[in-house]
Amino acid sequence: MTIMFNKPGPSSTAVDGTTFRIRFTELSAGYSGHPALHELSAEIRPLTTTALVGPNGSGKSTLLGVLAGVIRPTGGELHHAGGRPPAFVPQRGAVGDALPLTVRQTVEMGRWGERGPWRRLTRQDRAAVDSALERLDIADLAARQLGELSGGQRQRALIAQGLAQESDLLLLDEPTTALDPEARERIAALLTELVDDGVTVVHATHDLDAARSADACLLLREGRLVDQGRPERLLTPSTLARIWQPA
Ligand SMILES: Nc1ncnc2c1ncn2[C@@H]1O[C@H](COP(=O)(O)OP(=O)(O)OP(=O)(O)O)[C@@H](O)[C@H]1O
Repeated sequence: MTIMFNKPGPSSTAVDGTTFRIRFTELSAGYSGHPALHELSAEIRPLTTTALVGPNGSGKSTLLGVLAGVIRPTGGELHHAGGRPPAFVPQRGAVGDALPLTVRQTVEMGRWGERGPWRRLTRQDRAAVDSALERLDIADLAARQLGELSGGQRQRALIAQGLAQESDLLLLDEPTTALDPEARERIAALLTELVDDGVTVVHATHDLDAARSADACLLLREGRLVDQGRPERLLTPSTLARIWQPA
């Protein structure tokens, strides 16, 4: 198994000639000897949105975890071309409900990678936090305790924490789950805007509208990559029926 990170640099195809932000070849991963991903090969192009689509248990979260570097592959190759360490927004978030954290403090944790948990935030850190709060439309919730928010508000706080990291690679696990239709549309639009800002976005989703607005989809079933390409080609009723039908 090989994991490679090129030295940091711009991830745009036009600038450095790289045609991928992430490339993986025959990538396998699992939990305590139980395989969850079987020899997946694909490329994530820079400055695109990619949706990971598949039924429950098909391996979407595991693949995101491997791409984020929090799950170690058991085989294959994973290559990150340039860029900063990825910002990863997992499904439930690393922040427990019981912790007495405000929304702002939660988003500020996104700056710990730059600053460490104990150093004072700089003006630049605070600007990144303010911008993330505003982009997720939760600036008015900044002083509220995370534990007293609705599921959708909390989810937006965790996405804001990911944005505050200002990475060029954002990995999101079901970012639109628990959101109402208006918030869902807003997040889908935000993901597209982020690409214009120089970010490559990969998100796992059950929201087919969000998947349809992605540039590319990876279709997973039972830990295998069954197809990949443009959503309009992949997300047809017959393909979706094939993916979701019982084995
Ligand atoms: N922490 C874990 N320990 C053991 N097995 C796990 C763990 N997390 C996931 N799995 C198993 O790995 C497989 C892939 O799970 P994964 O969570 O990646 O799927 P998913 O496509 O993200 O599912 P969902 O849509 O329900 O979130 C499943 O068989 C699951 O039971």
